[in-house]
Amino acid sequence: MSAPAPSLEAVGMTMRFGDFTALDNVSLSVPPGSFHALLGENGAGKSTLVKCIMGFYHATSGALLVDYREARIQDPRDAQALGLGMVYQHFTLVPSLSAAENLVISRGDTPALINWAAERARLEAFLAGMPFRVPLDRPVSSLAAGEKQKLEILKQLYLGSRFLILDEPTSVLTPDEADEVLGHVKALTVSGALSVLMISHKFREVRAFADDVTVLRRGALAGRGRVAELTNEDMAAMMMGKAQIGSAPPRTGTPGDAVLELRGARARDRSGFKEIGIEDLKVRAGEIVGVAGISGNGQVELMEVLTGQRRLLSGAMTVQGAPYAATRAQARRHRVRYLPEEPLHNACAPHMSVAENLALRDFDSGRNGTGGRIFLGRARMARRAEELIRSFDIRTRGPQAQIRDLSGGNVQRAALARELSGDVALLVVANPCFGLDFSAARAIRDRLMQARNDGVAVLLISEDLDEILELADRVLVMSDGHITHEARADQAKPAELGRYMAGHAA
Ligand SMILES: Nc1ncnc2c1ncn2[C@@H]1O[C@H](COP(=O)(O)OP(=O)(O)OP(=O)(O)O)[C@@H](O)[C@H]1O
Repeated sequence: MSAPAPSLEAVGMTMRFGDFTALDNVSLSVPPGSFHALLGENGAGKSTLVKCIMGFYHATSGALLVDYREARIQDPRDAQALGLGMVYQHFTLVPSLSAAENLVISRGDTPALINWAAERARLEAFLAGMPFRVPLDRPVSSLAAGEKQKLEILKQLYLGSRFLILDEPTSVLTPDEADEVLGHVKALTVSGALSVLMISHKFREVRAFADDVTVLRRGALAGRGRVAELTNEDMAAMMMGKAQIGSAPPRTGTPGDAVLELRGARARDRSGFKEIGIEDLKVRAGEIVGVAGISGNGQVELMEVLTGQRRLLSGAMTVQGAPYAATRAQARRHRVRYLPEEPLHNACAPHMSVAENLALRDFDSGRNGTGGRIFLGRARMARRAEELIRSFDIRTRGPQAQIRDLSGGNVQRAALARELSGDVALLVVANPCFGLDFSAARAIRDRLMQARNDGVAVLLISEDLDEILELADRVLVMSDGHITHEARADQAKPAELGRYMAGHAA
C-alpha cells in the first residue's frame, strides 16, 4: 500500500443532544500505525464519539486532528477523503453481487458503463499488495461471515482508507474467524499501512490485538493506557466504576411438562431452494433449551416459523398441546413472548418513546387481556415505564426519550423488560446479548435464568456457545437446516459441539 497510515487525535469532544450530554470533553489519541481499542459499557458514548469523527454527527465542541492538522469533517465524504473509513458489526455488502462487483461499485467514481477487464486488472493489482484475499467471483451471500468481514475491510482499503474505525467487528464471527480477521488487521498496523480504532466489548480481543485503550463511562473519559500495562480487572474497573457484577442466580427446580413442541416440521429456507427440517424439538416448563449454530444454518428460518412469519410445509407445531401458528391471539392465549434479534428494528417502534415501547404489548390487549382496544392511560403507562426502567436498569434520559436514541444495549434491555413482564409461559429469544457489554449481558442472562426458575419454557437460539453452555439445560446443534446433535449442557463438550456446528462430526 502506498500512503502511510495517518494519526488521529480527538481533542475535548463534547456532544449534546438537547440538554443531554452524550460525550463530555473526551480526548483520544491514535498514533500512526497503532491499534487502539475503545471500551465502555452500553450507552457510554463510544458510537457517539466515532460518529463525530466520521462526520455523521457534528460535535457541539472539540476538535479533530488528522496527521497533526486540524480536520473539518462535515460529513462522511470528508472523512473518506481524509482516509478515514468505518467497518460495522453488520455487513454492508450487496449479498447477490460478487466480491469483485461489491468492491468496484463501492467506489463513488464508477462509470455507468463498467469496463470489467480494466476494473479486474485494477482489482488484482490492489489485491496483490494485500496480506489476505477473499474469493472474488462467488456471490457474497455464499461467503462465510469471516470472509464477509475481510471483504468489508478490503473494501475500505480499496477506497483508500488508511485509518479504520471498527465497530464491534467480530460480533457475528466465530472466535477463530475473529482471530484471523483481527490478525490481518494487526499485521497491517504493524507494517505501518493502517491505524485502527476498534470499539469492542471483548477483553480477549483487546488484549490480543490492541496497543492502547481508551475507556469511556457515562460519556466521560474513565481511563486510558497501554494494554500491556493493564489487567482485565483494571479495564473492568474503569468501565464500571465501583459497581460490581453480582454472581449469576443458581439453576433451581426441574423441568415440567412440554410447552413448545415441533414434530416433523419442514419449511423452505430463505433462498427458497433448500428446506429446514426439525424432527423433534421440545421445550418444557422451567427449562432452557439452547439452539447452537453458526449463523446462516437455519436459525433465522426457525425463528420465523416460531413467530409465524414462515409457513410450515408439513409437520406440527404445538404450544401447551394445542396447534400453534403464532397468530397474535394464540400468542396471547398461550402467553408466548419473543425477543428477536435487532430488537430496535424487529421488536420496537423506533420513533416512539421508551414508555410507549414498553407498553406496546398492551395496546391491543385491553386492561385484562380481553382483546378490547383500550389504550393505556398516559399516567399508568408512565408509572409502569418508570418501574421497568428501574428494575431492568435501562439507561435513558427518561421514559419520554425516543427509543431509537438509546444505545443498542439499552434497547435490548427495554425489549426484554417488556417481554418478560407479566405472566409468560414460553419465551423465544435469539442472540439476546449480541453487542452487549458484559454487565448488560450478565443482567440479561440472569433474567433468562430467573424466568426459567420461575417455570417459563425458554428457547434460546444463540451463536454464542458459551452463553448456551451457561444457560441451557439441553443443547441442540443446528447445522445446514437440521438439528444434528443433542446433549445435556452439563455433559456437553465444547469441542465436540464445535465440530457439529461446523458440520464436520459424524
Ligand atoms: N441521536 C441521539 N439523540 C439523543 N440521544 C442520543 C443519540 N445518540 C445517542 N444518544 C445517547 O447518547 C448516549 C451514548 O450512546 P452511544 O450510542 O454513543 O453509546 P455506546 O457506548 O456506543 O453504547 P453501545 O455499546 O450500546 O452501542 C446514550 O445514552 C444514548 O441514549
